[in-house]
Amino acid sequence: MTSLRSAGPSMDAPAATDSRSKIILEIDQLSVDFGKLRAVDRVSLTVREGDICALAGESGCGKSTLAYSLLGMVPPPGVVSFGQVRYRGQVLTAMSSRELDRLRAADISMVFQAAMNAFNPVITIGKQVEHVLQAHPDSYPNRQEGRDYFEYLLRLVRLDPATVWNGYESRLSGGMKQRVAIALALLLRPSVLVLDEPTTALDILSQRLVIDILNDLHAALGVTIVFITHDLALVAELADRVAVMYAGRLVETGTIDEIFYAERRHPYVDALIRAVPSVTGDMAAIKPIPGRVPNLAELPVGCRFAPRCPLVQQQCREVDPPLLADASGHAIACHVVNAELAGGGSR
Ligand SMILES: Nc1ncnc2c1ncn2[C@@H]1O[C@H](COP(=O)(O)OP(=O)(O)OP(=O)(O)O)[C@@H](O)[C@H]1O
Repeated sequence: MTSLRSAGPSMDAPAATDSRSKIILEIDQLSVDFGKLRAVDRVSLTVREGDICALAGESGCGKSTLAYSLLGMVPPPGVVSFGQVRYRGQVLTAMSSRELDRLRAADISMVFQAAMNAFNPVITIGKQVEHVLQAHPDSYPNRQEGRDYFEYLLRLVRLDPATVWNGYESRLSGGMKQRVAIALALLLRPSVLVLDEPTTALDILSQRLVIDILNDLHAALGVTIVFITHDLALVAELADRVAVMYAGRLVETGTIDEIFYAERRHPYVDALIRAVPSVTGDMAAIKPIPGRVPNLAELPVGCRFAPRCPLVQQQCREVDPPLLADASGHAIACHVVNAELAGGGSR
């Protein structure tokens, strides 16, 4: 029998018994609304220093909106309607735009989904780096140290510094631009790097390279990485923790082992894993998830996954399931799975 408790912002093991690193980001009951549409609904999640954390789920489930809120950058007309995001204990959702600018320069940096289109085509990459250094004169004792650090980053992302520095973005392939964008995002030595779909627009070889590079950067710099993806194969390769979202809600969170190798998991997560060829390894075993993600403006009563769920029971169509965590912090929002676990099922 597994003892389950309500999963609050600190879903990890209690601090007194916890030898893991400090919490760096804390998302506490966060809701983000676009008019009447709630894109993120009371999501709580913690990220610890040095973690590689994946935010996973199908398109439209709220991953990007959640990631933007980590930088205080929810796009208008979106508003944080409830809850907080804290960075090292400071309430980021209450910061002024000046404080947020400072935070985004020095602490939390983001590589956007279309990062490879974000360069200015008429000036060299080196000039663009100079502009960043000029805009943040306090980041390095002198400009040369900033240039040297960028050169070091380019080597880490396996690019030739001289070619990149003097080149224009039109001379770089999509994969190279993505790697330059990652190096640029790390230029001011942030503690947290957020990446939106870091491999989506790339061919398979460039995807492999980006995964290896992110692992290298994590090892060399100790940077905390949060990345968004719909690709569970990428989650398995890169992350050590994962939070799976469905229709604006967090449905399961835990370590890779807890989610990929547990006997019981959320039926949506189970379906996502079965839908990915490189995770199952067997093309014949791939099962697309029937049905569609609900329209966030017309959500079903009860569990949002109920209309697509193979385990659905009457209770699921009436009551929204709470996210319940076991002692290690592995949390699931499913009436059926949690009743089994609480009643003696194993995890
Ligand atoms: N600027 C916006 N204005 C209005 N609605 C928005 C805006 N941005 C996002 N939304 C809505 O919020 C919901 C969540 O979108 P979001 O982009 O966060 O999901 P996602 O999981 O990241 O999807 P994708 O992988 O397709 O980007 C969607 O219903 C979307 O239509």
